Amino acid sequence: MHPVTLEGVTYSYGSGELRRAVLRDVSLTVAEGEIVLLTGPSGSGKTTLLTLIGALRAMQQGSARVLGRELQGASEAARVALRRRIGFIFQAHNLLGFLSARQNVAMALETEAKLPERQRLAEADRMLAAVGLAEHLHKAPGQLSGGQRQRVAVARALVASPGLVLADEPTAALDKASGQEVVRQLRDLARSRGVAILLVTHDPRILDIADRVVSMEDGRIVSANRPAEGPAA
Ligand SMILES: Nc1ncnc2c1ncn2[C@@H]1O[C@H](COP(=O)(O)OP(=O)(O)OP(=O)(O)O)[C@@H](O)[C@H]1O
Repeated sequence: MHPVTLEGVTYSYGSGELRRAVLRDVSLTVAEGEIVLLTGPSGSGKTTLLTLIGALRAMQQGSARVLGRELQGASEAARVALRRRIGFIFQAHNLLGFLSARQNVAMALETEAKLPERQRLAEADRMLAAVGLAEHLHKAPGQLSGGQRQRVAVARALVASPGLVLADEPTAALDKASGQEVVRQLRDLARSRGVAILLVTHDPRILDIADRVVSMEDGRIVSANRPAEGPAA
């Protein structure tokens, strides 16, 4: 079964005369280990779709099966449980400034089965080494570059072995080289673990890293293609 299967998802904000559909009949699947980039003009509904899949808001119409769970009609408790199995990465990395890199990553393991702190920190260190930050375990986010901070966010999203990673504009604040490096690392780690990634981006510089690029316009999916021909990324 695919980590994400959406069928006929329609979603509106507002009520009465102000009610407006921002997603219209969206169907989409993301396979295990696949990285799908979601792109499209501002306001086309990308973030709304990501928050529905992430169980951060309740469904209205349609069906969304995420990591084996149907979200249509799911209780708040079921959504909270599902969120724990998803890794989230945001534009503003959302790291805690007063914690070190390893403490920020280890935090993602706190909701998991009661691992002793030593073990959580050891797993955080392993994950940080995998994103090339073995030398920076004890630094606070403020002592790291933008790209390094986002790599900490990647480590944090992956450390609890999620089945799915959802990322919203993770490279927006980065220069080209660091943006590509962050997404490449995310892709390689996810692929080797069979984790699916859905990544919202305006950043044309990272499109060739995807297995598939899905474009949205006005709440609909208008195309879903392999990225432009070129050297395999
Ligand atoms: N909480 C909300 N209440 C009302 N309208 C909203 C809300 N959130 C988003 N919208 C509207 O829904 C539409 C889709 O927004 P969404 O953020 O999903 O688009 P997006 O494609 O992610 O845009 P961007 O690329 O600018 O982040 C926009 O017109 C936005 O103004």
